[in-house]
Amino acid sequence: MSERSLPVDNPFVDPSIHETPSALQGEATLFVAEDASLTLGADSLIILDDRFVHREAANCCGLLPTRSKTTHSIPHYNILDASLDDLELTIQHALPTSKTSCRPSTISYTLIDKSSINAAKSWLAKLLDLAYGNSQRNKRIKVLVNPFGGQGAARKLYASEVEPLLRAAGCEIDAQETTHSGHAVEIARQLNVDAYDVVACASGDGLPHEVFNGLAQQQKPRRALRKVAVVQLPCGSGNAMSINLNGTNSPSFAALAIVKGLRTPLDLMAVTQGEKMYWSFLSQAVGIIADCDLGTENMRWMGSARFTVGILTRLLGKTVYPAELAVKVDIDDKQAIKAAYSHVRSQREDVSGRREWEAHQDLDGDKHDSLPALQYGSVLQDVPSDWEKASLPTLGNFYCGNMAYMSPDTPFFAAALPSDNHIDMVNVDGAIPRLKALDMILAVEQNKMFDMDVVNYRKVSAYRISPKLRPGQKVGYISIDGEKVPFEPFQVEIVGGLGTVLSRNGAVYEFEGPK
Ligand SMILES: Nc1ncnc2c1ncn2[C@@H]1O[C@H](COP(=O)(O)OP(=O)(O)OP(=O)(O)O)[C@@H](O)[C@H]1O
Repeated sequence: MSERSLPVDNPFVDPSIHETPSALQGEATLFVAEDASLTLGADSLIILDDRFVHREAANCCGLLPTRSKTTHSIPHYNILDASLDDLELTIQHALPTSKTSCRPSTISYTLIDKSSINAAKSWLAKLLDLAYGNSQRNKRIKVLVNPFGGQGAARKLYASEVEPLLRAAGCEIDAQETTHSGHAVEIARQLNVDAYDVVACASGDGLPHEVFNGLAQQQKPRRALRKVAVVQLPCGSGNAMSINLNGTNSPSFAALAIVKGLRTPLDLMAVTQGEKMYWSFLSQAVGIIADCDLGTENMRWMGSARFTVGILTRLLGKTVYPAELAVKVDIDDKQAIKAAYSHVRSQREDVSGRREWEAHQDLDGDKHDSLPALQYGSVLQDVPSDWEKASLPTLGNFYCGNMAYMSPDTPFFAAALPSDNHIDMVNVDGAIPRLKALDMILAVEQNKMFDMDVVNYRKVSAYRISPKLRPGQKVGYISIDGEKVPFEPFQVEIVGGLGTVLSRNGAVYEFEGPK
């Protein structure tokens, strides 16, 4: 993905208000020296300091937005922490150093004299209120670093891009490297959920998948999943979680988004396959996507082009992936899906204001301890009689998702919402004309795929798919949250708001939705 919009605006403040809030009039400005003042604006901290004139040359490539030679502003969103130690006032903030990176930076002033200490204390409290809005300060974070994530880059990215920002924000950090596949499941299963607010995965999407599953194996799983927010510090090769929730693939901007993140319920999808049961937070793929993701290992030398080449050769060859499908359909009309999406989006501001409070409610008490019983049982039971059944001998792409972006620039599930209690299901026939198939690839990036007549887009609450090998096919692939699972029938059902994440706006993904 080309780097998405930088989070330099303040998501906590109504953008229609451009004046200093009236409650702060008169108290909004703190004089910190004879020639310097700090003013709380509606969306940023404004620093008026004659000494900036002389410092101009040292202003880190002009990256501090400048109003005049003596005035600088820092978005409240970028303020990490602020403190007063005797007369010494210190403000930590995230300073963008490029479109893809920011680093902590410090501003400090010595107050004129002791008489201004009380005013400074209440001014600092207001600054932190504006900086954090409904977000929790000084989060206690269990960090898990996958040393092999992102082809080995995760460890270095975490140390250089992420940790300094978390520390500058006063977060409590307990970092640990995973030593083997499945280690994050074990850590999350045993985690003392009262000691942490967040589990942050410096990894791709594989570790968050494991953490959700580990929390679901705690003795009080529902409480664990509600208490601890699972987040991603994008350091892997697939970073869909961060792109969707925070609009960025950059580890440092994601760290800032987590510092400022709002607790957001996330639907989880219960998967049963054979005797196994586990949780998926992102996607399930059968057909061309799974085949290109998992069946092109022999083309790894091509790098990221491997996926595109894989898709093109299969589309041009009209490759099909036969399957039997049974679905509990909720909404199958595209206009109705758009209307439902717009409704949630329009309520976004109400919702994001309430989330923090709601998410902390009812953490204790028996009814929140255990996982809800699955409504539709497992793949080993009969398919419920009211599900729609179809035989799909020429299925091309079967893809189900819970988030909009599946990778940078591919908002495959335009109408996906974090907690609407639906799985977004897309299926496309493999026998459609080649030109249409190629159009579809381009349409994904331009957010035009949703409306294409060859694309069957539905909101569903459960389904079962039984994939078959086509004549001559030796190996079949199924991908769940990007990881390979056995090529066997599986059943999925949605469990509304079971998981908790942090997101930038507390209500919807960082995507415009279906056009
Ligand atoms: N120390 C380790 N050694 C080997 N595997 C590990 C280790 N720690 C975690 N893993 C596994 O690595 C897998 C992929 O992790 P992750 O998604 O974080 O990285 P990634 O760079 O996106 O990787 P991939 O491209 O393989 O999906 C996870 O399923 C996890 O089980």
